Amino acid sequence: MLECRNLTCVREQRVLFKQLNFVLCAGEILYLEGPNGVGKTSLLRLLTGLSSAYSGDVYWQQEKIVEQRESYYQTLLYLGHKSGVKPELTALENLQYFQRLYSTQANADLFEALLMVGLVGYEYVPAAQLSAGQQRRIALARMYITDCKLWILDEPFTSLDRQAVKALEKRLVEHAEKGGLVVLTTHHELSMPESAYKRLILSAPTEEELYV
Ligand SMILES: Nc1ncnc2c1ncn2[C@@H]1O[C@H](COP(=O)(O)OP(=O)(O)OP(=O)(O)O)[C@@H](O)[C@H]1O
Repeated sequence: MLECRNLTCVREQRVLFKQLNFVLCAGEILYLEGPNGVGKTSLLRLLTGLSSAYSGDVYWQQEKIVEQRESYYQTLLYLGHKSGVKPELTALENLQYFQRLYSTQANADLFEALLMVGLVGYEYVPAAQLSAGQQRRIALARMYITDCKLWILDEPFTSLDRQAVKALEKRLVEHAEKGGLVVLTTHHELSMPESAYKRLILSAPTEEELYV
């Protein structure tokens, strides 16, 4: 279970959001919505522990993430704006690199993962020579080999064509059906049934809430 308790985020003395609370249980997808600059990426970074809240805490399995960083990171797959793909490595080498650094399925089949994201024929091509969408697909192939329970995804659909978006949505639902948790932000309207996810809409603070 992932939980935010009274989370307040301040950047450059401006409040982005105040006293935010939510709970996400096993098997749930949270779709974080809001206009540009409202604080979606900032919230995701708080959930990953990459940045700190002004006040409030993030809990994983009832314990503050700051008090269990090592085990939390073993359970977390984070895909940020920058996909973390190494341009000098091939598609396959990128997955091998990921496999060495992070928690992956014991029988992970890297070729199968590349097949699932439509990169057959590009296994041995350096990422630098691939298109933006293909590089994004390398990053997304991690979702087919990871055994992390919690996925935090910042704009995962960026640069993807319609078919890849559909496949990715299907993957998110499969993960949730197996008891995984997903938090994602996107400006793309999800096509999965509304019953498949929860929405959290971030809105700009009022005039009185703007400063701490
Ligand atoms: N490290 C930082 N230092 C100063 N300001 C920051 C920092 N990170 C974010 N901000 C500011 O916080 C606000 C929210 O940024 P954030 O990236 O969280 O928005 P967002 O909702 O994800 O936007 P978008 O939809 O455009 O991706 C912006 O005004 C941004 O300039």
